[in-house]
Amino acid sequence: MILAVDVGNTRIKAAVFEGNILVENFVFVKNELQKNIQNILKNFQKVTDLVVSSVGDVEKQSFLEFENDLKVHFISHEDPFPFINYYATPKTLGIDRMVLAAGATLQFPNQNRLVIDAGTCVTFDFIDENNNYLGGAITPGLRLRYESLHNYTAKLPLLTLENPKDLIGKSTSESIHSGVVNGLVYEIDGFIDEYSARYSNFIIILTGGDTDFLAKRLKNTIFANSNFLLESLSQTFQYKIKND
Ligand SMILES: Nc1ncnc2c1ncn2[C@@H]1O[C@H](COP(=O)(O)OP(=O)(O)O)[C@@H](O)[C@H]1O
Ligand SMILES: CC(C)(COP(=O)(O)O)[C@@H](O)C(=O)NCCC(=O)O
Ligand SMILES: [K+]
Repeated sequence: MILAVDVGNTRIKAAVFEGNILVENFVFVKNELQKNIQNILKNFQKVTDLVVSSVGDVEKQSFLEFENDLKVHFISHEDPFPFINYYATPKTLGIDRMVLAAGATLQFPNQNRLVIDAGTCVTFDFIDENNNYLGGAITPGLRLRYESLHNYTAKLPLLTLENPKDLIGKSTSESIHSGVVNGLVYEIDGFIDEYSARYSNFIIILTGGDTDFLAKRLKNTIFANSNFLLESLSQTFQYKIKND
């Protein structure tokens, strides 16, 4: 069994895998990392490997503490990946985006793939049918949009995610909800439309903390799976073992 851990900029997501099957998953905050991992390992004593992908600021040492009990692996740019990386700055490409691209390449062979990860940031990653990773886009995520409106103005309140009543906001809060939610939805649909103009056929995978909220609001058909990064992490690790 492996324990896959994805450290994002907002939260830590983890899942126990038996082969390719996700047995159980967990979400927690950074300062509860060790306690949560300890608990998971107590409940799943057959875990032999801890596989970490991190873009957040968690110390490696927090994971290395578990080295006496199991093998600890940090997925890095030096690992083998199942695509050719055409990013101009491959060393600065987020390891989460590389893992997502690996998962998309392995799970959906021989087709163009667009992965959208709606987390702290919303990232777009495109891998063509010949397994060329071409790049994508980075834009603020839903919560970040609400927070930036509040943090960088004098008058705007900090609101939490809510379904906009209408396109036309009739108050400050309705305007913010319409701007943030409708804005991101139109943005994602707009990106998908532009990709469609360039590529006739591609699968779209939506993942991240805002998957469920966004999935039902997009006009385009997407494959929504909030565990896609963790599943991809487990597959990236298996690919690494086979190809290292
Ligand atoms: N309990 C929660 N705490 C924080 N964000 C949440 C929570 N539930 C849903 N979200 C949404 O998840 C998004 C962050 O997604 P997540 O996948 O956790 O990010 P990251 O991978 O960057 O850590 C936020 O935009 C927020 O709207
Ligand atoms: C863009 C990101 C901040 C997204 O992080 P997340 O929203 O998943 O927490 C992360 O992938 C990252 O730090 N990327 C480095 C820059 C790049 O990918 O080019
Ligand atoms: K993201």
